[in-house]
Amino acid sequence: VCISETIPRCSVTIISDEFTPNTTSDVAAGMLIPHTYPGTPIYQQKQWFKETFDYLFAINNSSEALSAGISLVSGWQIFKTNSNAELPFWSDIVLGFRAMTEMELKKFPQYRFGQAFTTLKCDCPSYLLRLEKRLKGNGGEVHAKRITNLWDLQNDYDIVVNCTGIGSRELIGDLKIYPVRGQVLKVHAPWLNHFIRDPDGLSYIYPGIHNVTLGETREKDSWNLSPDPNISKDIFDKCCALEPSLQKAQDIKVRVGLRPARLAVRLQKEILVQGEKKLPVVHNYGHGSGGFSMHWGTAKEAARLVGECIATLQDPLPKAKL
Ligand SMILES: Cc1cc2nc3c(=O)[nH]c(=O)nc-3n(C[C@H](O)[C@H](O)[C@H](O)COP(=O)(O)OP(=O)(O)OC[C@H]3O[C@@H](n4cnc5c(N)ncnc54)[C@H](O)[C@@H]3O)c2cc1C
Ligand SMILES: O=C(O)CCC(=O)C(=O)O
Repeated sequence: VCISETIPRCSVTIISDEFTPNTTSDVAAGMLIPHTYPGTPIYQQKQWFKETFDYLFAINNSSEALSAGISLVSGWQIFKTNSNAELPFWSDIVLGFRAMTEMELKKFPQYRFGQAFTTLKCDCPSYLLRLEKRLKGNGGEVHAKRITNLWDLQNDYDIVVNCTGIGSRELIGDLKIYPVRGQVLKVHAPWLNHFIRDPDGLSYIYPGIHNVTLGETREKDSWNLSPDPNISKDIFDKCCALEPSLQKAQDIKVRVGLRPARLAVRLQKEILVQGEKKLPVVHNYGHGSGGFSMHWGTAKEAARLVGECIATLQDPLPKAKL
């Protein structure tokens, strides 16, 4: 969508073996709370987050907020000791970031310290559908197909943009990307409107427009997409301990996704060469636990790299095909 809007002379085709509601992005809680990529400079992460936050905040302030699934949500990040509660790099981008008051902390008797703020949340399937509609509205095409070799695209497209997430491990053999399995529950509890996040206890409660996401697990190198009932019970019990009214939650659904983890997001141009043939590729994958938090910022950078590829195509076509 970002490429089709910033470089209108490109024709864009999305090729993917799975679409919403069957992607990792559909499982995500969709909270704009970044995780740090140790291999990406902080100033860069801050810029991607700010661009994403500003973009979604504008949607939230429009009549499209509901259909796009974008809501503002206020709440608390809580800690049992002060020692892990550093000021995050994104504290001046979310709204009203501050230490919790003693009165607020009374809601969580086991916790000593906390941070209160307001951020944005995506209802991911609604948001993904909106993106697909916008792409098609801009003349883009969507094809369902598994790609096993990027060279298979060379005859039909001038530039390939690789956004295959964890699929990049197999597709391009990037062994630096690995799965971090996450199991969450999506429940109906419409009376909840504050989020609660205990990062050390791996628990979160994230109310959105259509459901509340309860989490979480982080299992490095696990490719298992089957839900584990014991984990579901553990998540539910931990979340009820934080928010006892959840005992009355209904319509509990379990979802599992594989976070595409990497030391750094790979946002880079690469020119593949096979004899006389060249294939410009722009990689944009490895967003780990922060794909929603960073998506628009990283998309803007990918679109800029596509612009550079177009400029270096030997015989620029009147309309480049991606
Ligand atoms: C439980 C959980 C909770 C999360 N919560 C949050 C959150 O609150 N906030 C946040 O910012 N992030 C969150 N994340 C992280 C976020 O979900 C990911 O960073 C994001 O979804 C990655 O998006 P992606 O488009 O790179 O990958 P995907 O959503 O996996 O999309 C990749 C696409 O590429 C396709 N594909 C892959 N390989 C091929 C191939 N060979 N041929 C054709 N198509 C292919 C796939 O079918 C898929 O459609 C969460 C993740 C999990 C698992
Ligand atoms: O970490 C969070 O609190 C947001 C959810 C998330 O990013 C995840 O589960 O990967």
